[in-house]
Amino acid sequence: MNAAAVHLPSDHPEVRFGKVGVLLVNLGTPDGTDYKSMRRYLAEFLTDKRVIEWSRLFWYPILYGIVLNRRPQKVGKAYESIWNKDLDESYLRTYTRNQAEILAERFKDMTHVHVDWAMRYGQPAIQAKMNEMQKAGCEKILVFPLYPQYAAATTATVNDEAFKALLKMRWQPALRTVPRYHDDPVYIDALANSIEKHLATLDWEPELVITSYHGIPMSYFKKGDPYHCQCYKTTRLLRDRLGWPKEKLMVTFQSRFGPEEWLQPYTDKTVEKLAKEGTKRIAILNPGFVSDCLETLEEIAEEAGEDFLHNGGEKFTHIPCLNDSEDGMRVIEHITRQELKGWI
Ligand SMILES: C=CC1=C(C)c2cc3[nH]c(cc4nc(cc5[nH]c(cc1n2)c(C)c5CCC(=O)O)C(CCC(=O)O)=C4C)c(C)c3C=C
Ligand SMILES: [Fe+2]
Ligand SMILES: [Fe+2]
Repeated sequence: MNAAAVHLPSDHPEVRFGKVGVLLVNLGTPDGTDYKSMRRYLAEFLTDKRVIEWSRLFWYPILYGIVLNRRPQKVGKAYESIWNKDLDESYLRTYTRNQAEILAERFKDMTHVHVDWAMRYGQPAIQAKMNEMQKAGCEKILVFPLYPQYAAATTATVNDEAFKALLKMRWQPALRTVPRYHDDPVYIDALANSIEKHLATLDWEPELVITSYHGIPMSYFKKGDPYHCQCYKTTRLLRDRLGWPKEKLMVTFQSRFGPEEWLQPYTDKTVEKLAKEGTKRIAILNPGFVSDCLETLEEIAEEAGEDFLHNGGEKFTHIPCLNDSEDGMRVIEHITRQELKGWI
């Protein structure tokens, strides 16, 4: 039957439908390590109210007067030391793209499932990817913020941005967001495997292993952010899975920013104290980071390692994040399938 016969206008627009989108989202990354790229990235990041909760009246003069003049240069240098030179991009970008490509391959039999990736800050932007998915016919979209432990500064800001994209859409897709998965047995098992595999490559054994999580200001915790408890639970379950005593696996918090008190114990201070008090061999892993990035490769693998050795430690190793490894992809695929139930 032609359009005229059912009284459809002959210029009826093409509207695609019937697909399900999966959007993996990580934090973000600058386009380059130069001053301009770093400044653009940090400006977008540090004007996010979910990240810096201070009043704009107080924060913007500090941000535009001091932070954005000095920090881009300093952080740009740090990025240079961990840049993926082969692809001229950060590893966070490389791993996030790889994760999406591998996940897409695992859904290749379901041709109606469309997998893609985005960054909360920088490119590719969440809103652009959501628009692309909607135009491609995704009536349902699962947004997957790649953070095992929920924090308003990370998970919520990704979700905010995804929901913002719907504001301008005529035919809005249904939206689901992946919740925290800090205690998921597949995630805990993948972390345990990564530790066991890494330690088996060493000719020494650490006296203790530190699980170092990105910190948040104490004030965010006091307002009810569940992040702290979820970090501790991940480590407790990991310890149970490994069959280790309490003292062998500890929790610390890294990457403080600004003058406020953040969650304690601090990673840098703990590493220094351990070395000074006579601990000779440690390992650090970052269970809260799905992919290696500045905060794991530079702050932990480079800086914390140097601090430990400089203060009397003898052996240090950084256990890589799950990244696009088989263990890591098992977690991403498992969580995706679990959250897509009823949709595929
Ligand atoms: C008040 C500021 C910040 C909060 C709160 C915060 C929470 C938070 N961040 C991550 C994960 C990452 N953060 C990364 C870099 C980074 N974080 C902040 C500030 C806060 N983070 C800044 C200013 C920066 C940029 C670098 C710097 O200037 O020091 C990254 C790395 C990104 C990369 O490209 O490599 C990640 C990942 C979590 C999980 C979290 C709360 C739980
Ligand atoms: Fe951060
Ligand atoms: Fe807690």
